[in-house]
Amino acid sequence: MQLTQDQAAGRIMVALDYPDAAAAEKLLRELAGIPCYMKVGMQLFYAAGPAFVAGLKERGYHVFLDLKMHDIPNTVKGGANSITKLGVDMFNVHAAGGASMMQAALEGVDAALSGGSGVVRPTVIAVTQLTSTSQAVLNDEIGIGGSIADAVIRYAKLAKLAGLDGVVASPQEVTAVKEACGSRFKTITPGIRPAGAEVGDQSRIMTPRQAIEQGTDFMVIGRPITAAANPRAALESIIEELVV
Ligand SMILES: O=C(O)c1cc(=O)[nH]c(=O)n1[C@@H]1O[C@H](COP(=O)(O)O)[C@@H](O)[C@H]1O
Repeated sequence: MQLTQDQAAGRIMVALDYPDAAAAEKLLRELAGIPCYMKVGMQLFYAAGPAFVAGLKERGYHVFLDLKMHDIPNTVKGGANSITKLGVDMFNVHAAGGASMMQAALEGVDAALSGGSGVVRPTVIAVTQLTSTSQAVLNDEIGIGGSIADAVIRYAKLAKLAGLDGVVASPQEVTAVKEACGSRFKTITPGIRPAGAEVGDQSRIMTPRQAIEQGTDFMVIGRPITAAANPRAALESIIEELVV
């Protein structure tokens, strides 16, 4: 697959895992002009909230709001309704909440759109098995039998049945998810580590190049960029890895 630099940048979701808006703004200044997707997770959202998300949208970024909702259907419906009104491009729920919970998220989206707020329909995806979860943790700690891939595929099929647009999984499961749910069902893959990068708490990893070759739609990358001495150089080198 041959990507231009801008296409490659657009497939990268930078995880803005920072304690406050000032720290995240510093990174945004360093990455200015590179058309990446930006991911706001719970650390930054709980600190900087909707105003920070609005600021990203005003600057033209695509925004993935990663709050991983997992609650009773009625509560998730309300959460999805509020998130949709923020105008984000993508948000997620946990597939482990079940089909009715995922459908409730879509109902919350529909209700927000029918209110005439003028926002676009966000892509709604489900987290399958966290990329920090290893085979041993799944079987021995969480107590779910079978392989990680089996568990991911079960969740992916459930998400598709519920009407969602795709899943979060590791790049190692992209091929199996696409086979089970179709090529248009989106895969969003954290667990990305350039060769030699610190693995940290991730378990199921691949390099950016390997992930794109698996056919991932978007790759979520945090610390390999944000913890680098020169984040812009780190991101540019990942983009180069994707275009060759
Ligand atoms: O939903 C996510 O984005 C997510 C799901 C998952 O299974 N694993 C995972 O790492 N993430 C997020 O992806 C990002 C990965 O960050 P790094 O490990 O620093 O590259 C973090 O913001 C995580 O919250």
